Amino acid sequence: MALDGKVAVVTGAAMGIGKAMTEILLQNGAKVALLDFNETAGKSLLEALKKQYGQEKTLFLTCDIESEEQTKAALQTTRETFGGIDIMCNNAGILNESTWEKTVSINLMGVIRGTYLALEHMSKLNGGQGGVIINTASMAGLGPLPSCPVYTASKHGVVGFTRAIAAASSALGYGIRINVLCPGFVQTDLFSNIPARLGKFSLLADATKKMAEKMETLSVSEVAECLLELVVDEMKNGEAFMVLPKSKKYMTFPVLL
Ligand SMILES: NC(=O)C1=CN([C@@H]2O[C@H](COP(=O)(O)OP(=O)(O)OC[C@H]3O[C@@H](n4cnc5c(N)ncnc54)[C@H](O)[C@@H]3O)[C@@H](O)[C@H]2O)C=CC1
Ligand SMILES: CCCCC/C=C\C=C\C(=O)C/C=C\C/C=C\CCCC(=O)O
Repeated sequence: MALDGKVAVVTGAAMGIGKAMTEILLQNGAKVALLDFNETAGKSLLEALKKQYGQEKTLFLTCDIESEEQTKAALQTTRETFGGIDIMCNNAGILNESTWEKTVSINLMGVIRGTYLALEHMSKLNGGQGGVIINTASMAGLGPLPSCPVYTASKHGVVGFTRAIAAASSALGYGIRINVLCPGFVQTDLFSNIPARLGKFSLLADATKKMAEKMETLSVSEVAECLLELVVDEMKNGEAFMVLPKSKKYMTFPVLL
């Protein structure tokens, strides 16, 4: 898919990986609606992006993806402003093993909500133009991160949901490719200040830190490059793309049928 003139939505766009996704989409000619519940960071980023890419290329919408009403309204406003939605990046996520229900609600339910609401605008069965949806999981969606069992569960959920909805999209003719990104450790706020968010698993913080040192960390722009690959490559549907500092790999899974 060529990005010039296409319309993208990025959740969790104000900081970290979402910010880098927003930037790479803009650099390649897309218009981007930035959704985030951090209004201060979102508006400040919007101001900078408007200076760099022009007034008409971006939009910031305060949106908590836990809220069906806010997410629905944000996608509607994006469509009314830019004329449609071609690319949906369900990226917002948290890591907090103490408030574990919220971790599931944002990381898994938020991705499902964002996908279903985007399909209403994008699916060819609803008169949409088709397009591509990219969900952000983690390498913890492919294997266990012992200090973060609920985060791990939420990310395994994102991988499973994405692969199944991608197969459904293909079988039902939605005209939408749906893929999932699975990065290792990335230098962002989520990665820093972690021990306080591990709850009863804080004793495993040192072991996790050692794991991160051994695996080495990614920059946000390395992850954004992989997002771009999944967006532009028309052959990619239902893929789980593992991203590590020295290797990238499309995962293979057991064939069940
Ligand atoms: N940093 C890392 O090591 C890795 C992160 N990931 C995933 O990447 C995604 C982005 O994470 P980072 O950029 O690292 O985190 P971050 O904390 O730097 O940025 C997350 C952004 O999402 C927003 N956000 C959080 N909850 C939200 C909600 N309910 N509604 C709207 N916006 C919300 C925050 O305000 C923030 O702007 C997450 O899904 C995370 O699980 C995956 C692998 C590794
Ligand atoms: C296959 C094994 C799973 C490996 C998971 C790898 C990376 C996942 C990263 C994330 O999704 C989230 C980022 C941080 C994890 C949590 C703790 C890091 C603690 C670092 C520290 O204490 O300094």
